Amino acid sequence: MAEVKYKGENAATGHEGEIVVDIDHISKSFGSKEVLKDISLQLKKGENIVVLGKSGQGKSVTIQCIVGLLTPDNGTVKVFGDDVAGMDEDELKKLRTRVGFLFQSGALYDSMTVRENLEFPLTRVLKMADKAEIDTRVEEVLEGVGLMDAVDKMPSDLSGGMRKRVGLARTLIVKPEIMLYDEPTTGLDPITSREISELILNMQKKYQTSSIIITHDMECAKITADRVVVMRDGTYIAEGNFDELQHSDDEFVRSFFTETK
Ligand SMILES: Nc1ncnc2c1ncn2[C@@H]1O[C@H](COP(=O)(O)OP(=O)(O)OP(=O)(O)O)[C@@H](O)[C@H]1O
Repeated sequence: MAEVKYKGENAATGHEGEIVVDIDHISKSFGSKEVLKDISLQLKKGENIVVLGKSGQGKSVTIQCIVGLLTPDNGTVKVFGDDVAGMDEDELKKLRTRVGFLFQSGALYDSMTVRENLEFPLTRVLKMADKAEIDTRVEEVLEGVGLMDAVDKMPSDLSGGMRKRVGLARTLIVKPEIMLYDEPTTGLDPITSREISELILNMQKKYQTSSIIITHDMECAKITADRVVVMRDGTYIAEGNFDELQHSDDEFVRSFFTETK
C-alpha cells in the first residue's frame, strides 16, 4: 500500500507538528474476515482529518482501536506517545477523558434532563464536586452548541438535531484534546447537518481540538477537513486536501465527490 504521508501545510492551526495519534501499520481481522489490512495515519495537534470509505470498510474499527475498545492484531496505535495496547484499565480510563468519541447513536440518558446528562461526565468521570464550577461548564458548553434554552428539557422533547448537539456537548464538556466523530451528521436534514459540521469546526478553532471525522457527508468533509483520506479494502489509498481529491485521477476517489450517499 502507498503509505499515507502527512501534509503539514494543510493543518489549519499547525501546532509545532506535535503528533497526537500515530497509527502505525495496523491490521485487524474478525475470524477469517480481514477488515483492516494495513493502516497508517498520523493526526497532528489542531488538525481535522476526514476519513471517507464505503460502508463496512473498517472506519469505525479504526477509531475503536484508538480508544482501546479494540486491539489491532498487528501494528501499534500510540496516543499522546503511549501505546494504547499496553495500557491497563486505569490508563485507558484516563485516556478516554482526553479522547472524546461521538458514535453514530450518540445516545443520551432518556430519564435525565439535558443538564443532568451534561453533569454526568463531570461528576462521574472528572469527579468534580463544586456546584458553581459544574454549572459554569454546563452553561459554557450549551452556549457553544446553541442550546442554552434546552437545559431543563428531557431528550424526548428534543429534535434529532438537538439531541445530536447535546450528545456533542456531553462529549465536549470534559474538554477532550482529541475528538473522534463517527458519522456525526447521519440522519440529519441538510441544514442541521451543516450546523453540526460548523460546530465541529468551531470546536477545533476554539479548543485546538484534533479530530478524526468519519463521514459520508461531503459537505461535512468540505467544511471540516484539513486533510482527507480515502479507505478501500482495508488500506488508505489516497490522501490530500478536499480540492485535490475532488480532482483526483483515480475514479474511485472521485466517486465520493460525485455520488449522493
Ligand atoms: N466487534 C466486532 N466483531 C466482529 N466483527 C466486527 C466487529 N466490529 C466490526 N466488525 C466488522 O468489521 C467490518 C467493518 O465494520 P466498521 O463498522 O468499522 O465499518 P465502517 O467502515 O465504519 O462502515 P459504516 O460506514 O457502515 O459504519 C464489518 O463487516 C463489521 O461487521
